[in-house]
Amino acid sequence: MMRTLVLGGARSGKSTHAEQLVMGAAAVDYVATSAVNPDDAEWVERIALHQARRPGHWRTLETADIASVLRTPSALSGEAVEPVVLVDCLGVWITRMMDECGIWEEPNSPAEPTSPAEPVEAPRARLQRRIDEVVAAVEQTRREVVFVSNEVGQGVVPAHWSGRFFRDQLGILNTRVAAACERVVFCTAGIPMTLKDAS
Ligand SMILES: Nc1nc2c(ncn2[C@@H]2O[C@H](COP(=O)(O)OP(=O)(O)OP(=O)(O)O)[C@@H](O)[C@H]2O)c(=O)[nH]1
Repeated sequence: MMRTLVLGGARSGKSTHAEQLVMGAAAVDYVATSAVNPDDAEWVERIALHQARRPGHWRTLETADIASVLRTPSALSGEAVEPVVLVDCLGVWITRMMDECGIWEEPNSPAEPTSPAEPVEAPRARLQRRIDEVVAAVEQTRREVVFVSNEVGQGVVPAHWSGRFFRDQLGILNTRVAAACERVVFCTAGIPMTLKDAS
């Protein structure tokens, strides 16, 4: 059993590298965490290109429920061969969770939580629970898995509160997932660099 995290910026080659890592596997469950907005033609086209380059025997699971996939060996497939899981990607997953948890309002004072009745606190707690659930599943999974995630936060500090919140949450999630993974790779300009190899 081997867990790998592949990090990188936009168009860094991280998805391609992750796909190469599992290319030899007899079965692959590709977990697409992005919700498709049919009105966003550019995103739809990106996804179509991804789908076209994937080998025909890979199965695509369109789901944000990463924890269930990691906790369910073979149950989804019923196949004799345990599929390797490829999760693409944690950055998009966090964005989707922020939407689903209703995190879009700037709190009055992020440093000083207001009363539990304040609407902003419940969404944050919900998001935290989902993040903790995924991290626990990563730590406990028996499946071979490759995670793709975005490395953000090396540019300017985002002007908007939600951008800074996203950046911080993803940085923390990447750190926690990296700690649980046997291997961590960072891609830049199409070049993968091994940051950790405890396999
Ligand atoms: N819903 C859905 N999303 C998909 C599918 N295939 C790929 N994606 C998404 O496509 C996104 C990655 O696409 P890109 O933006 O082209 O990759 P990138 O990370 O910018 O580029 P690289 O760093 O070079 O990999 C991920 O969020 C995937 O979840 C699919 O079949 N369905």
